[in-house]
Amino acid sequence: MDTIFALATARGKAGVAVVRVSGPRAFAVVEAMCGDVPPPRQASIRAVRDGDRALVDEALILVFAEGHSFTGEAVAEFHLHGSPAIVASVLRRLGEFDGLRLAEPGEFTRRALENDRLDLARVEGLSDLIEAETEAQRVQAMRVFSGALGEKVEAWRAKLIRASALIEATIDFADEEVPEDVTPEVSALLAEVRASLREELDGSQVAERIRDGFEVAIVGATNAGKSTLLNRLAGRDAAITSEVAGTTRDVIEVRMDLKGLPVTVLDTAGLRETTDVVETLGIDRARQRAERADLRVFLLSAPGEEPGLSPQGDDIVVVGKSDSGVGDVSGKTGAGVDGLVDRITSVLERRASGVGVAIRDRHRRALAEAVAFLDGTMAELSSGIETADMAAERMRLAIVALDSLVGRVDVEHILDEIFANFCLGK
Ligand SMILES: Nc1nc2c(c(=O)[nH]1)N(C=O)[C@@H](CNc1ccc(C(=O)N[C@@H](CCC(=O)O)C(=O)O)cc1)CN2
Ligand SMILES: Nc1nc2c(ncn2[C@@H]2O[C@H](COP(=O)(O)OP(=O)(O)OP(=O)(O)O)[C@@H](O)[C@H]2O)c(=O)[nH]1
Repeated sequence: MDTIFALATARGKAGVAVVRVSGPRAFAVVEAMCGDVPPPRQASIRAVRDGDRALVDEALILVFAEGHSFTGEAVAEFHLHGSPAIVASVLRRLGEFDGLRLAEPGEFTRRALENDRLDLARVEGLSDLIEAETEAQRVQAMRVFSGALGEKVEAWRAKLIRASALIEATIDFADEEVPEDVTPEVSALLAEVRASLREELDGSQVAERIRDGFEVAIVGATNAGKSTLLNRLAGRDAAITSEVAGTTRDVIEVRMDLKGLPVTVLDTAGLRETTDVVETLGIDRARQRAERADLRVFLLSAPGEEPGLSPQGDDIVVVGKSDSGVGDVSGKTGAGVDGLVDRITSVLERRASGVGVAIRDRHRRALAEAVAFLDGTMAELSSGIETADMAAERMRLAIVALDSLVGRVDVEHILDEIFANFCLGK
């Protein structure tokens, strides 16, 4: 096994930079560069020297013994002064050792997975955690990284294994005395798990929104002040504004953090009848994007104006340019904009509640597959004892689908567990 190394902190100048080394040669490298290996888990100041014994840095060295580190391998960390030259020098020196090479992206985490320090879902949570830019994204990723999906899978599989065992018992006793009818208990277990899976599936749409951002479209007539409002929300000049009606032609997207929620606000072409070909294309696109968005903010020039697209559900309707007449908001002065942000975020927060731990398409597919196999199980069960083995097989496939969520894929130990937990007494 190669020993891998990489800069663990961001590139560039910084107070401190951490270079991480993981693998069998990690301690030997510290010994060669620092003279000795400090006690594990105890940050220790050492002179770091290059191949000619010249001083590279005075650094904090932190080592973790094999089996007691993030990757599960022996790990050494060099907490260096955050100078690009020091980092370059240490990386160059590390590359000179036999058996050492630069890590590939994600390779430390891959080793943690291979060494069973993390399951697949936790790895996904970790990746989202590092990507998280807003508070809602951090909270969601942290839930998954903490192993919440793995815990759910455990609970589901325990119930399904109990149900499997009951069905297996029915099969085994089928030609002997009439077995106790286990169908009601099996059905109850299946229904419980199915409902819980459905709940997760329902929440997964929103979870994906939290990951990728909600879309909020500003729509309204030309010159209503949509671009000005977008710029006010973004806190910068993202869109061109002008007194010329029909200024915005294409859809302008600005990602922002609205009270912890990741939101992409869309500024769209003003809706009006026009003979301008390019503007007409822009208006078509505006309608399409606005209809697909999670929420629309209709910005009217005057109360009662027909915006040329119908507000639906939670859509917000406000009158603009409140500084120069009757209105709710002014993109120009910022009046009413905090209130508008509150209205937007309260709608999105309401939708974001009830989100579970299935946060990726992969999770959704696995859950949907499991639901389908459970439905198959129920169908086989309802056609009687003759198809009990078919039912058991469907249920095994449902468990395999759920196990794929955490990366557990072999079937043998499912059988082991059935026999460990359920004595058939035969
Ligand atoms: N300097 C530094 N900070 C870091 C990390 C790191 O690798 N290095 N992490 C990296 O992502 C995170 C912390 N994650 C870690 C997870 C497990 C272990 C670890 O050594 N686990 C051992 C020992 C547990 C114990 O005895 O307390 C184990 O699980 O056996 C270390 C860091 C965030 N901060
Ligand atoms: N008094 C006042 N004028 C505003 C306000 N918002 C925008 N305006 C002005 O109204 C004109 C149109 O503003 P835009 O933000 O470009 O309007 P738009 O809705 O994006 O327009 P289109 O791109 O044509 O659809 C500009 O002259 C702005 O300066 C406001 O809150 N108050």
